[in-house]
Amino acid sequence: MLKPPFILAIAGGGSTYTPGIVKSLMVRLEDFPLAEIRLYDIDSSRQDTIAPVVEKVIRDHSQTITFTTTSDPETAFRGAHFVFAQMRVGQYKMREQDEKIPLRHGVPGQETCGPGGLAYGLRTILPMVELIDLVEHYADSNAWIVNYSNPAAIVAEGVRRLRPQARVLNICDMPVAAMRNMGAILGVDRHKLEVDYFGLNHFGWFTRVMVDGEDRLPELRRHIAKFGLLTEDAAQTDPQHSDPSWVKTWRNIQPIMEHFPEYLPNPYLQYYLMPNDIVAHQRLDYTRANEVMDGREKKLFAAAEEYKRTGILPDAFHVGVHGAFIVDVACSLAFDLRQRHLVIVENKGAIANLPYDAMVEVPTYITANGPEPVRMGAVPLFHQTLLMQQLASEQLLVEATIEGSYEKALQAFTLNRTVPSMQHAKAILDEMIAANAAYWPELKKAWQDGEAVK
Ligand SMILES: NC(=O)c1ccc[n+]([C@@H]2O[C@H](COP(=O)([O-])OP(=O)(O)OC[C@H]3O[C@@H](n4cnc5c(N)ncnc54)[C@H](O)[C@@H]3O)[C@@H](O)[C@H]2O)c1
Ligand SMILES: O=P(O)(O)OC[C@H]1O[C@H](O[C@H]2[C@H](O)[C@@H](O)[C@@H](O)O[C@@H]2CO)[C@H](O)[C@@H](O)[C@@H]1O
Ligand SMILES: [Mn+2]
Repeated sequence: MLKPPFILAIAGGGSTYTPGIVKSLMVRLEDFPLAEIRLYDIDSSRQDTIAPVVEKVIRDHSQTITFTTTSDPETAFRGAHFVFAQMRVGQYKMREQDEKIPLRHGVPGQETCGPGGLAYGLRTILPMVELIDLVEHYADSNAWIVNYSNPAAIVAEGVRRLRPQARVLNICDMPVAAMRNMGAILGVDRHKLEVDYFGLNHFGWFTRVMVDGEDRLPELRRHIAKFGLLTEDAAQTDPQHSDPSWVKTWRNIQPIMEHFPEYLPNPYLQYYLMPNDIVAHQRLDYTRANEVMDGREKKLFAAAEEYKRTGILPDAFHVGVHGAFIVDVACSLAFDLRQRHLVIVENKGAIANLPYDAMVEVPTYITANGPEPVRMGAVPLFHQTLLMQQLASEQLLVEATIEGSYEKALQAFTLNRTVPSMQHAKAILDEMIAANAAYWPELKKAWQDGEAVK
């Protein structure tokens, strides 16, 4: 087992989430003792802008933790016990392209869903593998990488194919954010909820919401029928979620459950089940990337500037379930706590009628050796079919990345439920190839004019 106090490296140190995660670590130092925090980023100027804020958060709680910022992998990972990964390959400028290119073709523009998610996957799989290799080379041989880097479903599948033995745990804060909202609606602390859930990342359903042995899903259904998965004070629980796009996302649980009331969907199913409505409400000139750059990012940079000028750190970053969840997961890995958390894991029969090796999102018990999935049984035909189509789209995207195959990328885009036709898929893919020239592996055509390319 890994011995505390731990050396933790954060890859994507310049992320807007870094101060919030570090704050979560600081309030949990007794549970997760730390000797060092190292920020690692390929964009040292972005990381250096944020670093003084992070250092201040640390120093408000500890004078002994060593703090380092670096773009050198050896300095970052030498002897590390944990690496939290939160890289955005291509940064917000490429997120903007991921959202705007599909939207120009009448297809939802989103960070991790639809063509945007596939494009982000093509950018991220190989850098993620590179990170794994660096960590394996320099870090403690039992080190864990806990990965938030999106698109988590595709990254998880890429890692399973390319580095099957790696100690990487892929996680997403969306289920726990949904549970926070459920708890607020039910008047119960989210930690008191025990949920059953099946699916892929950003593509799944809650089937039971247990509190003290009672399933409270019927009560949630009644609330959702009026308000969606949102309380009136949601903006206070998570300021980010007062942004119009997030309010709409949580409210859209209502129409989905109006049609399919049995299970409570992951909010991102809105992009697959009601793409026309999404497109009608998205703006070509101002997508979520713009909202984030003008909101979360701007606020953090302004706070860093003010701190530099005045020595006073404004309350400018969000400490919510995002930071709390990654620390919970790390504690369970570090001390073999066997806590029950929803994470992304190889299926191994947990969802009986999905492939054994699919990377699914289900409840797991997190041990020092990784997550043990809980059996969710067989899922209904409707959900199984939706899942199989999405899984195929994501798996083909991974194969396209590994093989450099244009045809497989086109198949991945065509199979995605957000994309209405092969012509849409091709037009979007071709524009994305041009936009991602600096990031994607080269995609070669095996066939041209009906003939195999020699
Ligand atoms: N899994 C989840 O549920 C979840 C939740 C929230 C955010 N995220 C993800 O967390 C990441 C960070 O989000 P953000 O909005 O703060 O982005 P951000 O752009 O503010 O930060 C990401 C950082 O990653 C750095 N980076 C890019 N490529 C890198 C590489 N190869 N090695 C090291 N660093 C690299 C960038 O320079 C940037 O500083 C994104 O991938 C986002 O999608 C995931
Ligand atoms: O549009 P963004 O950058 O604000 O968010 C995209 C991410 O959305 C989800 O994470 C939410 C989470 O649900 C919420 O509770 C809070 O912690 O904020 C997060 C960021 O908004 C999703 O799970 C991520 O994968 C997305 O990257
Ligand atoms: Mn997520």
